[in-house]
Amino acid sequence: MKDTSTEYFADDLIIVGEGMVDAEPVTEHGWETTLLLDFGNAIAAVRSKEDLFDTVKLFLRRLNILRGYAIRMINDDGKTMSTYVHDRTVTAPDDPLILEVAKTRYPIKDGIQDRVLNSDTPVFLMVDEEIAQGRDAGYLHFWKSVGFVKVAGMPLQTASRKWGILWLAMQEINVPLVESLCSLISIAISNIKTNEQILVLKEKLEQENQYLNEQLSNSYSAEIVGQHPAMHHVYKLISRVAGAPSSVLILGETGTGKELIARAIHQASPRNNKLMIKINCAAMPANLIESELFGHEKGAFTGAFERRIGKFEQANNSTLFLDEIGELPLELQVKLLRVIQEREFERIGGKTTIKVDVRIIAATNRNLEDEVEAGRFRADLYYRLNVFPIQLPALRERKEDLIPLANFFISRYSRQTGISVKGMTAEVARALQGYDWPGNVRELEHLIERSILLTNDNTLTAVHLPGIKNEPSVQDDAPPLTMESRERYHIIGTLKRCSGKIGGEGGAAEILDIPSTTLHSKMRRLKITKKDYK
Ligand SMILES: Nc1ncnc2c1ncn2[C@@H]1O[C@H](COP(=O)(O)OP(=O)(O)OP(=O)(O)O)[C@@H](O)[C@H]1O
Repeated sequence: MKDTSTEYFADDLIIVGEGMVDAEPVTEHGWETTLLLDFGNAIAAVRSKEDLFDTVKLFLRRLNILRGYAIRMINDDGKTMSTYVHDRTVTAPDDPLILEVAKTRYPIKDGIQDRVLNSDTPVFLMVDEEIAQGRDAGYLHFWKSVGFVKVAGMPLQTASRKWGILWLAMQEINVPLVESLCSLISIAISNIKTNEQILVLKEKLEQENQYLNEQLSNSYSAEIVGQHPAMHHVYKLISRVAGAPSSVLILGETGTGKELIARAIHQASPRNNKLMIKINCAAMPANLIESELFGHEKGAFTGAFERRIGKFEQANNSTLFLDEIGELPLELQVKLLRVIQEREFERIGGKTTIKVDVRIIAATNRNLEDEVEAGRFRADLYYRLNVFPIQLPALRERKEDLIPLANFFISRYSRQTGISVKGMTAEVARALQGYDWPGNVRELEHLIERSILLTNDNTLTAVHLPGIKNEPSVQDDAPPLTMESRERYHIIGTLKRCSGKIGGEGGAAEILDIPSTTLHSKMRRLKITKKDYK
């Protein structure tokens, strides 16, 4: 028996068709509260339209004598509404009328939907009356065809906006209860929409990321110049090892391209969706490298004001490039060996063991076997790292690559500086071929960069090689380059060629034939800092 006297029901009872089962007696607040609590819990877990459909289906069916329901949402155009979720039990799922209603965008201002949206309380409709008044919306006809006589529409809204309408066809309606359900559904819809936006953004970011990665990997392979058989052998080794997690040891003189090859391996590996992390083992004292590699906890030592995440943690699921591994202090070699073997470590001052999946690529210009023999490098670490060695040839051993490399750098620096240089004279090419290139590709790169800055022509007519007196000459129609900027370029170029060494044998001061104190004061005056030549 239904209890129509109860305060929980509105005066307007909605009678929808015949043959209805009577409502469950609602005599206590308890039933309502339980339903609301259950619904609230279920709705909190709703993340998608499908979840909402399942939850609404489950709970609305617990309402008394429900004939049918639908949620219609305001479309992005702000002018029309479409079915979002609807009761699929009202007709056969392939009923042409329900399919039509489900896909049609009905104008909001049809005298029905706008009426509900502008109301804060449920709006009750007599279907026949609406049709008799000339309202012609397809959904009205659908309601009539399935025998809905009266329906109630409730606005779905959160503080920030109106979302749509919940339509209910039921025999009786408990207004406060349904209003509470509407509030919960509105929150769920707002969450779903936010979630959808996040997913769209995430997908967009992933696509951009993939695009950037492709660009990066293409740019790395496009950046390696070399057709000498020794370089082809290197390419073959890269393609063999890239896909595996094995450690790689890249050997070669300074400036032969060890870092470039490390990046190419990383880019060709499945870890290429994360950045390769690099650490230069020669650049810092032992205690700093330890903290760089493993990180430290706050207060681990004097000056450790904050917790710091080390390179190993940063490189989790990626590649850690240990440059100049031959310079790593012995005490740290033991710790490195442990991480490579056990894939775990602790931050300095930390008690928790951190597990990582890091692929190691190490590089050195030292002969590690000699270092092991001399007791400066641990044999066990050497064997661990030497799983897959790649030896890079010195530039002097692949002279046929010299001119293609020089042309590659000419076009790179011509582009970067905006100084149009197309190539070099035969004389310059001969000079390049005749030189021994102790600084390898890096030395060639710096030489070309400097020569481009000094040239007045669109062809390189002169290069300054150590021991060869053929400074580029300044022509009468030279572009307006001041003495000061010429001097600056010249000093930076020389410093680059000396790998930043200022004084002493082979230093920039010696090559420029001035005392190193003079060079220092010139550098101060011309505001030349390390970042200009390193
Ligand atoms: N085959 C190559 N093609 C194009 N550029 C190259 C090639 N080899 C090296 N380079 C360039 O030469 C410069 C030095 O290369 P890289 O830093 O990789 O050398 P390295 O062997 O790691 O040097 P170091 O031992 O001093 O750390 C970089 O600018 C790099 O791009």
